[in-house]
Amino acid sequence: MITIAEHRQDTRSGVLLVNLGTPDRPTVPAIRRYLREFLSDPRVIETPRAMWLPILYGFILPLRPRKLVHAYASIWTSEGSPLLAIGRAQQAALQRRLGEDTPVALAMRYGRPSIGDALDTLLAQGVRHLVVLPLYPQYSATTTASVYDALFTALKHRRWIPELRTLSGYHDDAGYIDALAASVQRHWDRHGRGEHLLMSFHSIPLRYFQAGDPYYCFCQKTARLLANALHLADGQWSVGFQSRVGRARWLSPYTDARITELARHGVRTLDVICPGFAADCLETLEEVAQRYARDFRAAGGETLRYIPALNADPAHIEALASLIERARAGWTPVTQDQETVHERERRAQSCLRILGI
Ligand SMILES: C=CC1=C(C)c2cc3[nH]c(cc4nc(cc5[nH]c(cc1n2)c(C)c5CCC(=O)O)C(CCC(=O)O)=C4C)c(C)c3C=C
Ligand SMILES: [Fe+2]
Ligand SMILES: [Fe+2]
Repeated sequence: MITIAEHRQDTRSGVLLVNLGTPDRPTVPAIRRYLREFLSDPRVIETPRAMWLPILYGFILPLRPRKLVHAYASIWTSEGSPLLAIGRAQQAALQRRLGEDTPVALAMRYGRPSIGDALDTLLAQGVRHLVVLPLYPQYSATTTASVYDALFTALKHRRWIPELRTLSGYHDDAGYIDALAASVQRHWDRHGRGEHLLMSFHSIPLRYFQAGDPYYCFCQKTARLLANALHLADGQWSVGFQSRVGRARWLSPYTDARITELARHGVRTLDVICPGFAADCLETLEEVAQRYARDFRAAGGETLRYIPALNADPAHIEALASLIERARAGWTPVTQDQETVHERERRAQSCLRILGI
C-alpha cells in the first residue's frame, strides 16, 4: 500500500498546551540538564553570551543543582514533578471538555515532552489548525515569547505547517479571574479567612521591564481585578514578586520582604495566592508554602496559608476551554467521511503516476 502522509485531506483543529518544564528526576544530573537548557535561553538571560556562559558553566551549573535537589525531593510525587503531573491532568481534562475530535497535546518549553514531539503527535492526528496556549496568564518575553521561539524553530523543520493561532496571555480574562476568585472563596470557606491576601507573582529582572516587557503591568491588573472580584478594600491585599535569582534588581516589592513586613506589622494569619502559576511547582510548593511559611512564623506571624494554583480545577479548565474556543472561531473541520480507504489509495496512486514516480 502506498501512503503519502502529507496528502491527507482531513482538517481538524488541535491544541498545544505549553508550560515551562521541570527536571525528569529530583537528582543532581537531571536538575543540571534542565538548568543548562533553561538558563541558556537568551530570552531568560539577556546578558551577552561571552559574559554569561562562563558564569553559567563555572558557577551555576556546578553549584545550583546541589542546592535544589532537596527542594525538588520535598515536592516530588509518585507521578513525578508536580508541574508535569498537573500538566497531564490539565491536558486530560481539556481533552474531555473539547472532545476527541480536537486533539490536545502537552509540551514543556524545557525538557520533556518537547514542543517538537508534541507537534508530531498533533500533525499525525490530522491537525491542520492549531491553537497554541502557553500556560502563562501574564505575557512576558521571558516565558511566552520563548515558547513562540521554540515553536517556530520546531516548525522550521517541517514541510506542511498548520494554520496557527497563538494566545499571548489571559491576565484579564473574566473566566480566569472568576476561577481565581472562586478558589480563594473556597479556601476561606474551608480554612477561615486570613487577615491579608498576598498575591505573589514570579519576578523578572527590572531591566527587562525598563526595556519594554509588559509583564509587571499585567500582574498588577490581574491583582486589581481579583481584589475587585473578592470585594477587598485597600490594605486587605497586596502584590509581591518572588523567585528572583542573582544580585541584580528584579521587580519589587519582593514577596519574602513583604511577608516579613506583614508579620512585623501584626498580621497573624496570611493567605498567599500565586495567580501567575497555572500549575503548582517548585516555586509555589517549596518556596512559598514551605519556606515563606517558615519565614512568616520566624518574623512573628502565626499561619501562612498557601492557596493552591488553579491546576485542573473545573473552573480553570472551563476558562482555558473558552479561550481556545474563541481563538479557533471560524475554523471549520473538513473530514474525509465520504471517501473510502480505497478511494484514498487510488488518489495517492494517481498522484504518483502523474508525477512519474
Ligand atoms: C534566572 C532567570 C529567570 C527568569 C527571568 C524567570 C522567569 C519566570 N519563571 C517562571 C516560572 C517558573 N520558574 C520556575 C523555576 C525557575 N525559574 C528560574 C529562573 C528564572 N525564571 C530558575 C533558575 C528556576 C529553577 C528553580 C530555581 O533555581 O529556583 C518554575 C518551576 C519549575 C519546576 O520545576 O517546578 C516555574 C513554573 C515565570 C512565570 C517567569 C516570568 C514571568
Ligand atoms: Fe522562573
Ligand atoms: Fe526559585
